[in-house]
Amino acid sequence: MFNSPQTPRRIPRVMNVPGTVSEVDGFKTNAGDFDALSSECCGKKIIVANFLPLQAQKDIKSGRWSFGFDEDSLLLQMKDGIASDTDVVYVGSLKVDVDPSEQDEVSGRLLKEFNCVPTFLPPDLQKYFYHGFCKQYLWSLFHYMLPMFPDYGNRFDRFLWQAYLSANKIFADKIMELLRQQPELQGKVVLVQILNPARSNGKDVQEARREIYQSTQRINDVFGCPGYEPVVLIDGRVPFYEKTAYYACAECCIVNAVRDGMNLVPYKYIVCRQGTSKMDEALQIAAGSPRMSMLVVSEFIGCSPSLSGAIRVNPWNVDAVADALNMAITMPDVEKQLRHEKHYRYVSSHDVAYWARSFMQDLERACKEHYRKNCWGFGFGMSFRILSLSPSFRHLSVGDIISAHGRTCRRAIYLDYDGTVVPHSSIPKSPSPEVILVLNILCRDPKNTVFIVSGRGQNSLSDWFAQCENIGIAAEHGCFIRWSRTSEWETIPVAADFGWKRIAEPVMKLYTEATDGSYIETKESSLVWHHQDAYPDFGSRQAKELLDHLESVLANEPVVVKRGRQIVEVKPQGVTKGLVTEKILSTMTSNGKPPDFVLCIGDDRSDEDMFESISNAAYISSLPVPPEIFACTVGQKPSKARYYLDDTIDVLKLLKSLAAASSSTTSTSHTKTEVSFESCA
Ligand SMILES: O=P(O)(O)OC[C@H]1O[C@H](O[C@H]2O[C@H](CO)[C@@H](O)[C@H](O)[C@H]2O)[C@H](O)[C@@H](O)[C@@H]1O
Repeated sequence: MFNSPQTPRRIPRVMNVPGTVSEVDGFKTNAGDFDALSSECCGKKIIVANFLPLQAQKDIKSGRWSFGFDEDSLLLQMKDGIASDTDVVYVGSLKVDVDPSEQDEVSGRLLKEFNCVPTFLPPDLQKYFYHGFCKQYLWSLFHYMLPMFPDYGNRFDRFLWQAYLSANKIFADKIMELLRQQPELQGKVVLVQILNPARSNGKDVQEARREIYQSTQRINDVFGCPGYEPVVLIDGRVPFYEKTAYYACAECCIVNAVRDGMNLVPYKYIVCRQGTSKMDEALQIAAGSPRMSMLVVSEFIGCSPSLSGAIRVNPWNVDAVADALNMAITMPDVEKQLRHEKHYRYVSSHDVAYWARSFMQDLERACKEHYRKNCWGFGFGMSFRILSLSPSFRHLSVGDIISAHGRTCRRAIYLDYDGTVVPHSSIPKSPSPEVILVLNILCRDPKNTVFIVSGRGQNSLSDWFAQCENIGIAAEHGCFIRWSRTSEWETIPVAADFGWKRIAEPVMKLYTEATDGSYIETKESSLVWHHQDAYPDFGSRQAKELLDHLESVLANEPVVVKRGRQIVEVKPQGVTKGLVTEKILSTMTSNGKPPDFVLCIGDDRSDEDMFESISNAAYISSLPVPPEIFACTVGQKPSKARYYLDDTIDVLKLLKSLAAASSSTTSTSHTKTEVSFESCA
């Protein structure tokens, strides 16, 4: 609002009184931090006041400023009460206005000559902050009076309050600069900033260059002295041999781009620091002497993951970068050597040829399978996808299934519900009369054991299949199993403690609030978050995030978090549709009816467990005769199933043929059944 200088720094620590360090802005402090700060502060005292104890005058003719201590200032006299070996620094404003173009130079002089750090509040800000908020509000309140407002606004003037905050922020920033830009390094550290020629010449490039020049000037004015420039700017192309020399000399290299592909500067730096015998000779380094290097790299650059000895920083966090540089410079030599060895080992063993070799291997591995698969491209633009499927993946033909039906007499048939016997798009979720009829015919054949295996709850499924007396139902992914309408529900033994719901539900609620159209379904053994009605892309993104979130908060609970079609579901560990097929198989076997035909149809991820389980060698070898197995997914997509059917219509067609085959082998109802199909079609 006052165009006051903004600083990108957050204030990480605020020291109140000795022994108390408050935590601000999410930064935790520990004893080590405090020790470091307090020992640093023992030799330095910062006195902060509205005005510096200085007198200032500008010579009108020469335009030169002259400064001197204001001997009458109490602040100055305070110094007499402080131990003489203490470095006393003053922070405050000057009583005169200094043009912004002169402020850097004046700052440099005042710090060097008077140990003073000027705050340079813009004149308006000074007026509103001091004469406005301090005098009108604070002064009255501290004198047990209600604020009086002859010149300024109402009982509370937000504008003045903001001026007060802005002014305090400027003071706080100055203090933090002192607490943090390590005076012992002054005169010893030089930053060589190489500006490689930009590949374009836009306005932004010019602005960035101007800013770099200004910052360099400011830093050098404040911290430089004759013969010492803390920042050396090299603007333009630097020949290879010269760059090699810079890298070889630099004790630390910083590459803190906010993003890049594969910047090789850190690798080159490591190699140069290792040197060669020729370089050793030129630099008069004894052969075999230990090498050291220190890297500070942005966590967002391509080579960052490979440099495990580097100090990684977030380049947007100016404080972290400053700390990292200080750490790099002051680290003990032994550690610098160890880090260098680590880096050099990596760089020298992972050269370009190594990269090319490993890339070729990956490429071959990835393509190996492709040659054995059939590929289809579908979709357009960003939705374009390539689907690669094994050539043995084929449509389940009615002919195949009918001939297998004829050869077998103990058939296990597992059918998923949503997306298999009922289309996902169906508004009534109940099965059509035609489905009920087909299933009833299949169930009537004593050679068939038919199960609906679904993620849906017991109540919905038993209502929907109330007219199917002999159908088996596995509800909630098999947590509850019933062999026929009249038999009792069996429960798969899972952990009885559903305490995890108290953890999962609030998390799901958060995502429900944030995702319009989503909702939570509570089942007996599980919780489901649905996003079918949410905005499609957003819903899917939220689902991915929710899955991660739930997996981390439920890591120690006896549950699994799974994605299904437009859902994220939390269910007890060990409950899968695959387990259902195993359980039914073992019951059939112990009842003297080991299956010789297994048909399993499903469309969703949870159905993959069934496909895996029935195709499993252990499953097959546990049976006296290897069964004919038909694992079939709905829709052409990567699957563990060997067969596919196109959609629910195709599924029903196949089931009808199977039912017709079954009814033809069961004596009485043949004609009646065929008539019924036609009337329902
Ligand atoms: O195993 P299934 O028979 O395929 O059942 C799986 C899930 O079915 C239900 O969700 C599905 O239908 C919802 C509409 O009714 C739809 O919004 C969702 O996208 C589908 O996945 C059921 O609500 C879930 O509990 C089942 O796990």
